[in-house]
Amino acid sequence: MTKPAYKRVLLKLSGEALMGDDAYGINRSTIERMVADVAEISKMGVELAIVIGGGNIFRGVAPGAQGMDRATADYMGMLATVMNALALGDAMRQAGVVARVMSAIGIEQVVEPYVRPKALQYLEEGKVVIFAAGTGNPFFTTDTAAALRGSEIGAEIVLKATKVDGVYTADPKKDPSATRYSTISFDEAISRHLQVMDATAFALCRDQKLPIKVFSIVKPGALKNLIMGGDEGTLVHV
Ligand SMILES: Nc1ncnc2c1ncn2[C@@H]1O[C@H](COP(=O)(O)OP(=O)(O)O)[C@@H](O)[C@H]1O
Ligand SMILES: O=c1ccn([C@@H]2O[C@H](COP(=O)(O)OP(=O)(O)O)[C@@H](O)[C@H]2O)c(=O)[nH]1
Repeated sequence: MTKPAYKRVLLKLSGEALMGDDAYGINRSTIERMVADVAEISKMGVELAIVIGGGNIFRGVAPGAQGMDRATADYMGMLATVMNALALGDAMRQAGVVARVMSAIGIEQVVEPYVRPKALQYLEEGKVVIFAAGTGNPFFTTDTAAALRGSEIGAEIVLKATKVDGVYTADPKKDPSATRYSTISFDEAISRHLQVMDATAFALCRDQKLPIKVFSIVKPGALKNLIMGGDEGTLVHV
């Protein structure tokens, strides 16, 4: 068997993707499939940290948050990521994967706080670390949290698993003539205002020279293929 292309990765899982075909919340078969994919690569010895989103439950910029104080709405969004992280951690436990949830906001009775050396220790022990509550700050996204935590833990790459299979010339959901890039530089992604990730996340990864792979969360085997160095999704590079 060939060796994985990476030793340590940061996987960003979209909250919205956890809905599967449901209208909101967490779809059981979707989460189980994700966990099976994660279990497979964890067992190959790849050190894996996960940042989970919250868009399936609450988004600070959602219509439901209209009229709310933005920071309050964002804290609700962060709490939504904590719920997803707990669900993901438990699904991992059921699948025989040892996972630890760490939160960026203090909520000690529920999950342990994020402490960087502790997270590094878990990774070295082969445990999957799930980062909850994004960056812990309003006005940010979990994509930025992925860039931040990826930088902090010395990940070789940020893997953004999302509903589309890469970065397109325009939003493929709105423009059917959009074409997919196989690679694109951070500068180009930022200057073209490509919305697949927010500019803060792109800029942080660019400055830290941390590449990003955008790939499909729905395509079976995509995560394993790219971990093995296969051609998958779009590479965003310096
Ligand atoms: N240039 C683009 N290339 C790919 N996807 C894009 C682009 N512009 C906008 N999008 C949209 O961005 C979405 C992914 O970003 P986001 O909604 O933040 O996902 P996530 O929930 O995974 O964080 C895709 O579903 C896609 O419709
Ligand atoms: O560092 C962060 C991360 C998330 N959020 C809030 O949490 C919500 C859910 O996160 P996100 O939209 O990134 O989730 P995803 O797109 O992955 O479902 C966001 O809309 C924000 O309101 C925040 O305020 N700060």
